[in-house]
Formats: sequence, C-alpha cells, structure tokens
Amino acid sequence: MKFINFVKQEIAVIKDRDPAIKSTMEVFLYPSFKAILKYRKAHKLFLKKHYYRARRISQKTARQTGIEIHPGAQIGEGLFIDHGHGVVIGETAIIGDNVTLYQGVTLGGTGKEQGKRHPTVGNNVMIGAGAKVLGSVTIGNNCKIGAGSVVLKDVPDNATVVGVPGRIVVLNDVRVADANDLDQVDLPDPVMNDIDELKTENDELKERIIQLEDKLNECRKANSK
Ligand SMILES: CC(C)(COP(=O)(O)OP(=O)(O)OC[C@H]1O[C@@H](n2cnc3c(N)ncnc32)[C@H](O)[C@@H]1OP(=O)(O)O)[C@@H](O)C(=O)NCCC(=O)NCCS
Ligand SMILES: CC(=O)OC[C@H](N)C(=O)O
Repeated sequence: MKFINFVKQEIAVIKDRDPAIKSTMEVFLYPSFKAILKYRKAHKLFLKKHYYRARRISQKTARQTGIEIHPGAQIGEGLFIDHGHGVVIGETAIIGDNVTLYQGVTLGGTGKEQGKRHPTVGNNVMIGAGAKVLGSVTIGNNCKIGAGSVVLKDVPDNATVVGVPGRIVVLNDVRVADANDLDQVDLPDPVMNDIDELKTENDELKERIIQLEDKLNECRKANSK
C-alpha cells in the first residue's frame, strides 16, 4: 500500500475508533501509526528472510512506541492499537481486519507450545487494556475481550469474554449464565441427583411388585374356591 493511502486509512480508522482524536494531524502522534508503519516494512523483510534487519526495525520501534510486534506476525487491514504501552504481538500471531487493541495487550505464547504458538484473532475484534491471550487459540470474529482478561481457550464468533481465566459472558448479544450465577452454597450435585432418581424408581418398582403379589394372591384364592 502507498504511504499516502496508509495515512488516509489510519486517519479513518483512528477517527472511527478513538473519540479522543480532535484533528487529522494528531494521527502522526499515535504510537499505533508508527508501530504499524514500521511493522509493514519489517514484515516485508521477514518474508524475504532478512530476519536480522526485520528484528532490528521491530526492536527499535518497540523502544520508541512501547509496541512490540514481531515481524513474523500476520496482520490484516485496519489494526488500531490505542495508547500502545506494553503491547506485545508474538511471531506466529495472526490478526484479521479491523482489530482494536488497548495498552498492555499480549498476544503471546504459553511457553508450552512450539511452532504456531500465538493466537489467531478474527475480524472486528476488540481486546481490552491489559488482556492476555495466550497460546495457539482462536478468537472468533466480532469478539470483545474484556480489560484484564486472561484467555487460554478458543472463543467463538460474537462473544464477550471477561475474567481470569476468561469466560464467555455474552454470546450473540445474549447474556450467558455462568458459574457466577450459581448458588455457591447449594451447588447442584449430579451424582446425588442420579441416586435420588434411582431411589424413586426403586420405590415405584417395590410398589408395583406389592400390587402384583396382591393380585396373584387374589387369583389363587379365587381358584381354590
Ligand atoms: C468487556 C467489555 C468490552 C464490555 O463488553 P459487553 O459485551 O458490552 O459486556 P457487558 O458490559 O454487558 O458486561 C457483561 C458482564 O461482564 C462484566 N464485565 C465487563 N467487563 C469486564 C471486565 N473487564 N472484567 C470483568 N468483568 C467484566 C460486566 O460487569 C457484566 O457482568 P454482570 O452482567 O454480572 O454485571 C468492556 O467492559 C471492557 O472490558 N472493555 C475494555 C475497554 C478498554 O480496555 N478500555 C481501556 C481504554 S484506555
Ligand atoms: C483512556 C481511554 O479510555 O482511552 C480510550 C479512548 N482513547 C478514549 O479516549 O475513550
């Protein structure tokens, strides 16, 4: 993409997603602007296997902006990183289009995986301040990851995830019941429920046997007359 088109796109993206911007010129002050511009350059070098030069750009940019994007990460159009401090995007992360990240977001590894070890993030996703998405997990399209969450599992499309570990609280615009909604004192006990059902069944069978024995005795009496 030509530089002028990149600038136009960035202006549109930031004006769309950040109510704090007041004038077009401010776009050049955003660390996100610099970090993404430099990432695109570093990524091209990475694809040509110029790994050292690519890393040199990304590390220098990290020092200047607080945003560390590994040149190997794959990033779609319209990424916006608001504020930026302490954002880390790992080598095998894949980010779709129109994604917003706030400060302190990590798209990182768990330290337990090799190869593809960073998250895949869908389109139109917002990841809140300080959230950590770890491992080769997939965040679906149109998801919101709450500030401060730690997400370790796949998230389906159209979900809001919050907490540590992350849990789905909204799916397809519907509030999802979760462990928080349970009565923590009288938790349901599935084994006890099964035993209760078996007891009831047993009582019914006992009753049935008594009825059949009564009938049998009546028949015997009738036959003996
Ligand atoms: C998660 C978030 C996106 C809201 O998404 P939403 O789909 O509109 O969800 P809701 O606001 O309906 O919240 C759903 C539930 O999650 C809870 N919740 C929301 N955000 C949460 C968070 N970050 N951590 C823990 N719980 C959270 C709400 O209290 C609510 O629970 P309740 O129904 O028991 O009250 C928003 O709260 C958030 O965290 N945004 C991050 C923005 C950010 O990082 N800003 C920094 C700017 S510098
Ligand atoms: C600090 C903060 O909330 O930032 C989010 C966005 N830039 C805004 O001003 O609303």
